[in-house]
Amino acid sequence: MKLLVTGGAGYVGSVCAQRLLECGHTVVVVDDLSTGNADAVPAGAEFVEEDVASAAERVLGSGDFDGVLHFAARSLVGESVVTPETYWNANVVKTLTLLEAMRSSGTGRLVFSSTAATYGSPDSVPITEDAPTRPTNPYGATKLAIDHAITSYAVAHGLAACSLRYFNVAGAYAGLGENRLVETHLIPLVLQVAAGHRDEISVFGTDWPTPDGTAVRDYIHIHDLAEAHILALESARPATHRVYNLGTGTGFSVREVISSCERVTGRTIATRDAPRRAGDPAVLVASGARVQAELGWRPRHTDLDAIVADAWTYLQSLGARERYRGAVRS
Ligand SMILES: NC(=O)c1ccc[n+]([C@@H]2O[C@H](COP(=O)([O-])OP(=O)(O)OC[C@H]3O[C@@H](n4cnc5c(N)ncnc54)[C@H](O)[C@@H]3O)[C@@H](O)[C@H]2O)c1
Ligand SMILES: O=c1ccn([C@@H]2O[C@H](COP(=O)(O)OP(=O)(O)O[C@H]3O[C@H](CO)[C@H](O)[C@H](O)[C@H]3O)[C@@H](O)[C@H]2O)c(=O)[nH]1
Repeated sequence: MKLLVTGGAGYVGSVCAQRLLECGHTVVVVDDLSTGNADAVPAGAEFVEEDVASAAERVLGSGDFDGVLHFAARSLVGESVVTPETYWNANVVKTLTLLEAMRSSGTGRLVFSSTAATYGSPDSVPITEDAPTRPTNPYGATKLAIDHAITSYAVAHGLAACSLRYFNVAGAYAGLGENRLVETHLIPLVLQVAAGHRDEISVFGTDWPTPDGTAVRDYIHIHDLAEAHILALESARPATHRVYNLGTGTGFSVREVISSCERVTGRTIATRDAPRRAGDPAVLVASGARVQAELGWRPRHTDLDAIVADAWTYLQSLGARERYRGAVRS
């Protein structure tokens, strides 16, 4: 297939673009590099450095694209609480522009990066796709709004669409991983402490209703996530919008993640107990029942230490290649 990958210079988009190329697809990446890195765009992909909203109509206008994988977004929960207007514009308005460009060009397939944040604080775990969607922050609300828009495009205009609700993505693949200028995600931050780039890791909340008092998340390996995108793309059916949760079904607490990072790196990691972070739920763990039944997908990388080890190898390779973008000892 000929595919547009928006956000293909970012963490998830670059790995998915790489896997799509390995599967023989033709890939055009559109990315404005607002958070991504030009050198993460896989060799073999055509790269258009531009905002998705301004590029969509022109790029798709040739009419010979089979589908879009839409990763481009703002995705920091805390930032979305402080500047929601940025999130409604960047995520919702620009995605509506993309959907219109798909409609006018007759581009039929869409795989969309949705999120566990659409569910908010769940009543029970593991979370199924039928769980109530009550986002606790504007980021989750914008992603949920797009999910609703996609459903109506599928019904009215025949779009073949799939929303993938990722839980916490981690690890690296093919020399591609998390390398953000502003990093907020737990595993890369903890590993930056291990690498000596930061002094300590803050533990946001030690009084959650969990076994050790710290928040629990479901960490999914980026390679497993990319495989789910390929299955979702290939199985998309016209006039149908499917929604799948993507996780491993197992949760790990913040302290368990830090312990894993200590085992993998062989280094002691300094921690500091801190207040809860605004917008955070206590526990997010995915049910994989639907995606396994309908797409035949199941995670293959379920060992947390192995996921962390891939992220650690990647971080060390950045140092060697002097490509590391994060803060040092901040
Ligand atoms: N990383 C996770 O754990 C996680 C979890 C759930 C959902 N997601 C979703 O997955 C997607 C990718 O996340 P990521 O972690 O790779 O983030 P990222 O910031 O690494 O990648 C996003 C990419 O999109 C680009 N971009 C942003 N706005 C753009 C615009 N208007 N036009 C063109 N390019 C634009 C950025 O430059 C960047 O390269 C996002 O939609 C995010 O909401 C991520
Ligand atoms: O310095 C830190 C950073 C994070 N955490 C904690 O570690 C856990 C994981 O935090 P991340 O920031 O790594 O990930 P989130 O769970 O907040 O969010 C991720 O998963 C969500 C869905 O579950 C969204 O999709 C979002 O885009 C994605 O970043 C949370 O309890 C958070 O409070 C800390 O204790 N200290």
